[in-house]
Amino acid sequence: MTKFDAIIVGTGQAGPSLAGRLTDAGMTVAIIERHHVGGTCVNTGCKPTKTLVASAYAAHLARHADDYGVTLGGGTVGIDMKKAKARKDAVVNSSRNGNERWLGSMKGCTLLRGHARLESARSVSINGELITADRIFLNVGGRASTPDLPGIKDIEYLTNSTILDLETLPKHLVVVGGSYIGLEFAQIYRRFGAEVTVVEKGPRLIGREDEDVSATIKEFLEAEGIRIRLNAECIRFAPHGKEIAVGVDCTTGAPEEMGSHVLLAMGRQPNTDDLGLEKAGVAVDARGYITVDDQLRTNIDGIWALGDCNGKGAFTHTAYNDFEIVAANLFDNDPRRVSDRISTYGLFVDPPLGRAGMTEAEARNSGRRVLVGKRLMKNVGRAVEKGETWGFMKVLVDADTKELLGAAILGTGGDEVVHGILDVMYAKAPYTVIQRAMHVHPTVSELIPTVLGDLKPLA
Ligand SMILES: Cc1cc2nc3c(=O)[nH]c(=O)nc-3n(C[C@H](O)[C@H](O)[C@H](O)COP(=O)(O)OP(=O)(O)OC[C@H]3O[C@@H](n4cnc5c(N)ncnc54)[C@H](O)[C@@H]3O)c2cc1C
Ligand SMILES: NC(=O)c1ccc[n+]([C@@H]2O[C@H](COP(=O)([O-])OP(=O)(O)OC[C@H]3O[C@@H](n4cnc5c(N)ncnc54)[C@H](O)[C@@H]3O)[C@@H](O)[C@H]2O)c1
Repeated sequence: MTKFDAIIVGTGQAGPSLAGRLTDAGMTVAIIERHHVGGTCVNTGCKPTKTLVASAYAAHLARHADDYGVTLGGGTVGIDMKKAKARKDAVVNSSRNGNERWLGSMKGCTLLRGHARLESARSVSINGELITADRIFLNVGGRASTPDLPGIKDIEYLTNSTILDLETLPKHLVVVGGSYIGLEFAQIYRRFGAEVTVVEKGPRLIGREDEDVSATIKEFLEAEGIRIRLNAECIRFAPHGKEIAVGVDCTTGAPEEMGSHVLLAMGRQPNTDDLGLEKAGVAVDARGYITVDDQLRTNIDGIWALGDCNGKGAFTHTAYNDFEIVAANLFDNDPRRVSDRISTYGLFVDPPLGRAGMTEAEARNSGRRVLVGKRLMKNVGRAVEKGETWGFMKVLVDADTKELLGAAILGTGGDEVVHGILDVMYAKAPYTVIQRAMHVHPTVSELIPTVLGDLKPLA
């Protein structure tokens, strides 16, 4: 039995940084990984998808080259899937290797490869060995949910992980789930040249967003030729020659979609079912997420849970922020909390969505007097110049306190532009600070003061 000062399970977005702080403080740390170092974001999430989004964008621009007065010598635009995959693999491998080198450079850090299971509140088994520590940090992340739908065992389906191995273009990709993961892949593969159908059981795409966001994204995805089936719950699968029949329960349209490939993008589940949590007495909620307090302590003294597995966030930046919160409380005498953070994220379809704070629905339900400013991207000079005019900018403020409540920037550069608003929200400054700021011309951000100068009561 080997004793360490700390054990970290998982090398995702919190674990390695935490290992850095713990070893800097002179502690011995065992960090355990059963698959690839770097976890979901590096290997099967953000990095590979955003690299493919870039290839898809290049294909899209090339197809529209003529609109910009650019000639491509008469050839048709095609995609070399092997090359696009190789580019993606190079980005992923460089990041994964960088993470491995970083862990290897930490004095006092031991990277152990294998599946970890808690045996008690102070011990973990790995490859038949038992290791112990007084502090255990769980950073085990999550994986794609693959519900036991009828026929699912009879077909080969793809998830966000396995679709990344494709080296040939699917003829017709049926994406089950019209939310963050499904829509990013749908647009990537459509731009690569595949026929794409999205089957979404809800009445609109990305149901957590405002209706205008869902409607505009639907419009521009359909304009690219993606078929979207709403109110269409996927209920069964069956092999059909070389194709796969996807049975849908819907009020309109055909009861079946016939695809060459099926991607399941129906949500995620935490990797907590085979972690031995019950042996240590660590509590989970009804969906298997580890229950934590505002500073990420579990119900068991000496055990923390960080990242996707605690259900407090589902993004790389929330996992990393979890590391910052735990480190600040352990080492810096700084009582940082999860409740200090403002919700923010992107959806990397093109044009992207940048979100901060409340949605319009949340602002309406907050009981405040809310003002809203909105401007279509076709009225933003920079968007017109780039020929990328889909979308809008929407900002919500409190009429009484002048606080910025939230923003949805759906349009070219929206994923970057939203940070100007987010930072002022963190500064707790009134919206008038941005309204009076002089911004660079010509940018998308320069129109945010204009939006704030034209606020109206939220209907
Ligand atoms: C397709 C896709 C695209 C995404 N795009 C974005 C994006 O653009 N922006 C964004 O912010 N977020 C994005 N996300 C979400 C983001 O990837 C996750 O929120 C983030 O990776 C969570 O980090 P984590 O540290 O909690 O866990 P993970 O990164 O999942 O790491 C957990 C690690 O623990 C290991 N592990 C689990 N159980 C054990 C065990 N018992 N023993 C040993 N090791 C174990 C796993 O192998 C894994 O390596 C995306 C996700 C997906 C699926
Ligand atoms: N840009 C980003 O930051 C990014 C990108 C991808 C994923 N992620 C993270 O991953 C998480 C999971 O994403 P996701 O898109 O898989 O899950 P999700 O939970 O956001 O969406 C799942 C979708 O599948 C639909 N669905 C469920 N069952 C269905 C059925 N039987 N038939 C048809 N539709 C069905 C749901 O109605 C929902 O719209 C996100 O919450 C996000 O945090 C982030």
